[in-house]
Amino acid sequence: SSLFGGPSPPPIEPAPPEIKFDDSPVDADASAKDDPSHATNGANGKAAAAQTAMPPPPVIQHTAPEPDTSRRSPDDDEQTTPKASATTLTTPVPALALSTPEPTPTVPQINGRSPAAPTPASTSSLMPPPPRPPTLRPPSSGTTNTPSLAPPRGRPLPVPARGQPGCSTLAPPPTHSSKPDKPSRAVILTPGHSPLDWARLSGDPSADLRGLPAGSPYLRVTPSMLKRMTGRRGKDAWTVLGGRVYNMTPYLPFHPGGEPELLRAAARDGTRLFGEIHPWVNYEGMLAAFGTAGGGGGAGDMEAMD
Ligand code: HEM
Repeated sequence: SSLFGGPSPPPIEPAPPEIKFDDSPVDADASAKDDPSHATNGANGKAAAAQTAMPPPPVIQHTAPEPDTSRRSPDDDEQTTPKASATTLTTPVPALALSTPEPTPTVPQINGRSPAAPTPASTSSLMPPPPRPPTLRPPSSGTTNTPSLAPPRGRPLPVPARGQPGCSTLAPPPTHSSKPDKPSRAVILTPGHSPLDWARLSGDPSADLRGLPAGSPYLRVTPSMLKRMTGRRGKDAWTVLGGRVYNMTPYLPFHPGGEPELLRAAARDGTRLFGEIHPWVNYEGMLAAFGTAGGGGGAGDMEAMD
């Protein structure tokens, strides 16, 4: 009762007017019987639908019922509605149907029932805002309400035994923790020649660091050729590491041990020297990009015989 106010009972009545329209459909039924093809024309189709369901013709209801409700609401007479409706349909249909939204001030009952949306005042009075849900409270005081985030109170969760001696997973094994205790022989590299700079340079595929014409294949290096590549007097510095010849010349300013140290292995097999000082250094990875054509970064394979 609070929603519809005093005139609430009338809205229930408008349903009977639908039954009234059934009388008019009877005429439509006759026309529909005349027209066997109901699906071809829209109007005929509507008439056919009215045939199948005599009491509630849907299409006719839209046009007619609104005027009926306008009249019915003031009358509020249920018993008279069924028979008198046929006459009421014809007269009021055009005028009242078009003006249904406008007469809202004159006839409040109609407005409240069918087009309740257009009048905000009526809606506000009918539909008060819902109460704010209590669950939206800030979680500051809700510590008791959020037990899932807190650790369980009873038993402590099983924790891996990290605090025990010898079980630390963060520290590396003692055998791999540091380099051998030897005095550093590293030199101060000139700007732009850091290991990172070398990695950037050697990673550039456009750089041909072999000192050979671009696209040239690997060389078969003889011992006599190797001996001439001392890195002095304008010659390149070649060395042999693991049976392969590498042109160390581009790497000279990048060598952390210094150029003189690196040149100790020039023009000869440097495998033993290299292994004595830094066996952990991956020379293949560092020198592989010396050149593009043929790859490998070296001058070529070492020829066993001259
Ligand atoms: C072309 C091959 C070589 C490459 C790619 C190379 C690369 C390196 C690298 C990366 C380091 C730094 C290592 C580190 O800090 O842990 C280094 C240091 C060093 N290299 Fe080489 N090296 C080469 C050949 C040689 C040769 C043949 C010698 C000796 C004759 C040598 C002597 C040294 C020395 C003395 C250090 C300084 C070690 C230190 O930090 O105390 N290197 N080299």
